[in-house]
Amino acid sequence: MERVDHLAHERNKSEFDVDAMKIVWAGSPHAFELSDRISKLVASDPGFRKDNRTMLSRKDLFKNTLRKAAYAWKTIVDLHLSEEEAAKLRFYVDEPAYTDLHWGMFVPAIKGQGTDEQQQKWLPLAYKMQIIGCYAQTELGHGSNVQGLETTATFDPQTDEFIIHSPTLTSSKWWPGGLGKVATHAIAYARLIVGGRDYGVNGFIVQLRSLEDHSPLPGITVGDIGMKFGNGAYNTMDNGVLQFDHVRIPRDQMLMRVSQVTREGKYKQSDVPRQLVYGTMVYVRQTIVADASCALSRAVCIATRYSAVRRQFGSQNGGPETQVIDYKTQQSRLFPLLASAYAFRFIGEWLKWLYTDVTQRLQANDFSTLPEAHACTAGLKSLTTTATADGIEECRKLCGGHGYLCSSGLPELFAVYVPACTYEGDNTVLLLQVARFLMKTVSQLGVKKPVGTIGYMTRVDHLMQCRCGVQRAEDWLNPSALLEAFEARAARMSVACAQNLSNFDNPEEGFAELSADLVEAAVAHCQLIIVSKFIEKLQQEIPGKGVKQQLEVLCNIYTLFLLHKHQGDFLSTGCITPKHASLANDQLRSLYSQVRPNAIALVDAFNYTDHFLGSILGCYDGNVYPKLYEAAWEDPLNDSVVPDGYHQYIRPLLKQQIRTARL
Ligand SMILES: CCCCCCCCCCCCCCCCCCCCCCCC(=O)SCCNC(=O)CCNC(=O)[C@H](O)C(C)(C)COP(=O)(O)OP(=O)(O)OC[C@H]1O[C@@H](n2cnc3c(N)ncnc32)[C@H](O)[C@@H]1OP(=O)(O)O
Ligand SMILES: Cc1cc2nc3c(=O)[nH]c(=O)nc-3n(C[C@H](O)[C@H](O)[C@H](O)COP(=O)(O)OP(=O)(O)OC[C@H]3O[C@@H](n4cnc5c(N)ncnc54)[C@H](O)[C@@H]3O)c2cc1C
Repeated sequence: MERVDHLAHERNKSEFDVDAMKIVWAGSPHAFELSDRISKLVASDPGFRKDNRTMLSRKDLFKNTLRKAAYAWKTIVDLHLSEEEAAKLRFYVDEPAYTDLHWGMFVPAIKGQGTDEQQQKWLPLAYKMQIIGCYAQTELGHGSNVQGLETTATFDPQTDEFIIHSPTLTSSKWWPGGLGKVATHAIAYARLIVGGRDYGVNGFIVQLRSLEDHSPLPGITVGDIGMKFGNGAYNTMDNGVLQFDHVRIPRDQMLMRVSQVTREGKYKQSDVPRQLVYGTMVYVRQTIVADASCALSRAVCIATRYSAVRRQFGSQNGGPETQVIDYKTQQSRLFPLLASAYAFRFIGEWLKWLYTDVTQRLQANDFSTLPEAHACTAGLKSLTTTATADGIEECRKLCGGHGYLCSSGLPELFAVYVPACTYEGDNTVLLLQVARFLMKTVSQLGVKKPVGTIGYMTRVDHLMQCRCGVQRAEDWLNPSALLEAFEARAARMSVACAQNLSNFDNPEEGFAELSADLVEAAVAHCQLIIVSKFIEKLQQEIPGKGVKQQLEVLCNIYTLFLLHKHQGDFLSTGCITPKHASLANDQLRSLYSQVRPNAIALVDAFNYTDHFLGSILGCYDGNVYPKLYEAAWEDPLNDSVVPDGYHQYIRPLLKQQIRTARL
């Protein structure tokens, strides 16, 4: 049967070269080719089917995930996939699994915190998956406060071992992914106790399960922590609980790059900063930022395609009704999310660059950029995951009632994504880290020159008193006007917090009292980073007919949308006047009209297969209604016309003798 493209008329309207945009989105022609090839490989392989996930019981779901992970690994080995290709395969398989923690945290923790000898011993085993690792940091009683962890690792000089112990219920490890049912090993974070002295938290490699029969080793109690939010969703992951009862491990299983314990029981600190113990978190936060654009773009692709298919009201003379995408309200909710997806894509690319740069510096013992890298990864992780989780939910609402069906793909996408606001650092806690960095920067102005993303603070005197020069709505398209408004807002909010803090005798008390304002200042700073990196991206040459123009429109939408949403900040700090805010809004409306004919092509540029999208509402050909209708009949509830339980619960009700006269 010939396939009809119900969105063809939309695709014909587009004013730019979609294939060129696909390459911009992917990052390079090489990245595009690789991503395209692997996505098709996964989509065409029935072994990676995922449309039944929300219907399965937890046990069946989990077993199916184990099968898929093993099949993925076999595919990787059989096809000799490179690391880059394997990572893409994992991405398109689209199912959280223990392998994420093995590759995404266990391996990086050994690389970042292990000595050369430790890496040589453990990495080959991990690379071949002859051991499977997890990252066991969080406990029942403490997650955010890493210094508050209670698990102990006490050095026994007699046997040259550490004794790993959970002294209280609250010290039970709680949450680590892959721990519950799969991991054979963990990087367990514990307080290092040597000679009766507590040297703070450090990582230890601990074997948990037998490599022969998978049973827990003596002294280990381990299991899954139970069902989580949503059907399917993150329940493919075995987040676990773990207690240690005086478990002994050899001394050389303490990760010793940052600090060491000698055979004689002497504690030694390396030249590297202690904060490198937190290095794995910096790495993962960076990957989470890169992932945000994937999750958001996916939801936006579904909502945009469906908004072009869906019609409500407005029929003239019996003609077709209005496509809901043509309603200005729909546009003002949807297009900023489309723009955010692109903005997050580029900030993810930039952050990857920053992370690579700081890693190279650390290897050369240059630790100068570590505080900025920590602030950027923490702040951008917080900002992008909050906006993405909110954005997915908004996309669900943009799809009306059908968005609530699992077959829209949006409920599961939200349920899988929303814990990103909590894991790898609660988003508020992370913004407070950014705020500390900002307050430190302000307090050192005149002593230490701010550089990098905080470089705008060198012009703080100007930014504290500059006035917005916008006179007409089009003036808001000038990148300098936009940048200056965002810089002035961020600088003024930070300086105001610093001034308020100086009124407190005890700085920590002041920080706690002003923490809500500090979080807002941190948000302003992080939004500035995203805006400035988007603008920088557009200063590069970007090939392809109309591609750069579309990106300029999206950059302006992203920036003016933020200005509109946070106009309270801009107005109260005196960066703009109500007139400027009103002109920004006029300009935003005009930008929505410009993006409208290109909307479908802009989401096509993500190059997502129908398999990956997993959404009837977002299918490429827009043939939504027949597919929804067919899918309904496939629900197990429709296996029989009369439901199970009819004879037990419905029939007696219908046949009951009503004895009460009044009834
Ligand atoms: C299908 C199968 C396919 C198969 C194979 C395929 C293979 C292919 C590859 C696949 C790849 C897969 C990739 C997947 C990616 C991974 C997915 C992960 C999924 C999510 C898992 C989630 C895991 C977790 O959640 S782990 C636990 C995370 N926990 C936290 O984040 C805790 C948050 N708390 C903290 O970070 C800290 O405690 C903090 C910062 C809040 C406070 O710490 P502390 O009290 O010690 O600090 P302060 O006193 O405030 O500060 C001291 C000082 O240190 C600075 N600082 C703090 N943190 C850092 C840091 N991280 N780095 C640098 N510096 C730091 C801080 O700024 C202070 O500095 P000063 O200068 O002294 O002010
Ligand atoms: C799906 C999932 C997977 C996970 N995977 C892993 C894993 O593999 N390994 C692992 O070790 N951990 C894992 N975690 C744990 C995760 O890292 C922690 O849950 C996270 O760091 C948040 O810590 P918490 O739970 O202690 O939150 P809490 O800190 O208890 O947060 C509760 C509330 O208190 C607020 N709050 C806390 N401290 C402050 C403060 N100083 N100032 C102001 N407000 C504050 C927070 O903003 C939040 O609103 C996972 C968690 C989830 C949900």
